[in-house]
Amino acid sequence: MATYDYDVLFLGAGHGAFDGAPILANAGKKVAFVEREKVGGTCPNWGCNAKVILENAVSLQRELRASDGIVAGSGEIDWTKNMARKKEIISIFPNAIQSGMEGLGIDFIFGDGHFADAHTVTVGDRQVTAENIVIATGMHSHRLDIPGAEYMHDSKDFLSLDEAPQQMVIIGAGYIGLETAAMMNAAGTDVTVILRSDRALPEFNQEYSEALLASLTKQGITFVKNSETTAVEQTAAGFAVKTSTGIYDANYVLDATGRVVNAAGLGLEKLGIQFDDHGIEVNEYLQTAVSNIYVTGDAIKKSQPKLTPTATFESQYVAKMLTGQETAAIDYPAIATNVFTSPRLAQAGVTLDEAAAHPDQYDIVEKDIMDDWYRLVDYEKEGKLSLIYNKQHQLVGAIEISEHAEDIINGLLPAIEFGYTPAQLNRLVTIFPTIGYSAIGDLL
Ligand SMILES: Cc1cc2nc3c(=O)[nH]c(=O)nc-3n(C[C@H](O)[C@H](O)[C@H](O)COP(=O)(O)OP(=O)(O)OC[C@H]3O[C@@H](n4cnc5c(N)ncnc54)[C@H](O)[C@@H]3O)c2cc1C
Ligand SMILES: NC(=O)c1ccc[n+]([C@@H]2O[C@H](COP(=O)([O-])OP(=O)(O)OC[C@H]3O[C@@H](n4cnc5c(N)ncnc54)[C@H](O)[C@@H]3O)[C@@H](O)[C@H]2O)c1
Repeated sequence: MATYDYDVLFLGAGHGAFDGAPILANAGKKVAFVEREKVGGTCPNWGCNAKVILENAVSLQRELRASDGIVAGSGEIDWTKNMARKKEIISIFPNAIQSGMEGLGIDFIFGDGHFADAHTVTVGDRQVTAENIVIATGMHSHRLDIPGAEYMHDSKDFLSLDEAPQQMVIIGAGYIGLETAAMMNAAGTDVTVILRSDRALPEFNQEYSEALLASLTKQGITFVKNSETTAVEQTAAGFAVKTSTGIYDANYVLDATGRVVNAAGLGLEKLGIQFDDHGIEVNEYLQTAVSNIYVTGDAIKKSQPKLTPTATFESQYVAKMLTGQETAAIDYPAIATNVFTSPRLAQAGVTLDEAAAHPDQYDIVEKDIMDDWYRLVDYEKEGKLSLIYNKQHQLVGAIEISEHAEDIINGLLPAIEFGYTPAQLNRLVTIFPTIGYSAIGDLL
C-alpha cells in the first residue's frame, strides 16, 4: 500500500480548511495546510471580520443620528482611527489560528501549491504527498479589463484604506459594492455606484433590493443604472471614470464586479477536473472527478451562497466523510445571508421569488414591521418583512429589510430549518422586550 506524508492535505488555510481540520486531527489523521498568503484566508484578513469592524462605526452613527438629538453630537466618523482599530483587531487572527492548529499537531507549509499528480502537491521545490487532498483555495476579485484598470482598487485594497477619499466611484452593486458605498457615505465620502444593469443584488427579491437602493439614495449615495464602464483616466484632481452614461470624477475607484475562483494554475486540467471562473465541479459528496480530491468553500461551483458559514459547513462535512463519521451526500441546511448596509437586507430559506413562482406550494405573508412597538424603541423608521410558509403552515423562508434584519433572520433560522409548526412556536418564551422577541412574535 502506498504511503503518504499526510492523510489529508488542504490547499488553502481559510474557513474552508481550518474549520474541518480539527475533526480530522482529533480522529488521529495526519493533516497539513498549504497556504500562499495569510493563514485564515479572506474572511478574517480581507473579508467579513475586517469589514464588520469598520462597519460598526456606521451602526453607531446611524443610531445616534436616528435619536433626533436625544443623544447629542454629529456622529462624524474618523475613518483613519476606524481603520487603525480594524487593523489592530484583525492582526491577531493569523497567528491565533496557526497556533491553534499546530496545537492539534497540524502542519503548515507556506507557498503556492499546485498538483503534480492526484496525490502530490508541489510547493516551491518541495513535493508533498497525501492520501486525500482538499482544494480550499477560495476566490480573488474580478478585475475589469478596460483601459486604466491599473487605477482601480479591489476590496482587499479598500479594506486597508487609511484615509477616506473625497469622491469615490464604485463599479458593481453586489454585496461588496453596496457595503462599501454605505460605509464610505457614512464616513463623509461622496459616493457614486455604477450598475451595468437596472438591478442590484440579484440574489434578493427586486422589491427589496430597490427598497435598499432607495434608502441609500436618500442617505446621499448616487446610483447610475444601465451604465457600461469603458475606461478610467488619470486627471489633475484624481480620476475620471468613463461610462456609456457619462463621466464620473473620483479620488478612489473601486472595482466591485464580482469574484473569480482560484483554480487556474492548480494543474487541474491534467487530472481531468473541470472548472471555470465560477468554481470547480464536484459531486454531491464534494468530490471532484478524481475520487481522493475534494473541494470546499468558495472554490466549489455551486448554487449555495458563497459565505463563510457555508465554507465551514462544507469543511466539516468533508472532514466527517474522511473520518467515516458521515457517509451520506451533503445536505445543505437553510443558509442565512445579510448585506451589511444600513438598513440591512437579509434572507434565509425559500426565496420570495421562488415562493411567488409556486403559489401551489407556498403562502407569502407580508409584515409591516413598524407595527412592532420595539422597532420604535430602537429608532427604526422603515422596514419590511416577508414570511414564506408551506401548505402545512411551517415557516420555510423569510426576507427582511431593516436595521436589525440580520438578527431577525438569525432568530427565525431554527424555525425555517426545522419547519416549526405554530404549536411549537407557541412554546418559545423569549426575553422581552428584545429584537429576538420581535422575531418570533412576528410569526404568530
Ligand atoms: C470583502 C468581503 C467581505 C465578505 N463578507 C462576508 C460576510 O460578511 N459574511 C460572510 O459569511 N462571508 C463574507 N465574505 C465571503 C467569505 O469571506 C468567504 O465565503 C470565505 O472566506 C470562504 O472561505 P474559503 O476558505 O473557501 O476561501 P478563502 O478564505 O478565500 O481562503 C482560501 C485560501 O487559499 C489560499 N490559496 C489560494 N490558492 C492557493 C494555492 N494555489 N496554494 C496555496 N494557497 C492558496 C489563499 O491565499 C487563501 O488564504 C466576504 C468576502 C469578501 C471578499
Ligand atoms: N455580507 C456578506 O455576506 C458578503 C459581503 C461581501 C462579499 N460576500 C461574498 O462575496 C461574493 C462576491 O461579492 P461581490 O460583491 O464581489 O460580487 P457580487 O456577485 O455580489 O456582485 C458583483 C456585481 O458586479 C456587477 N458587475 C459585474 N460586471 C460588471 C461590469 N462590467 N460593470 C458593472 N457591474 C458589473 C454584477 O452585476 C454584480 O451586481 C458575494 O457573492 C458573497 O458570496 C458576502
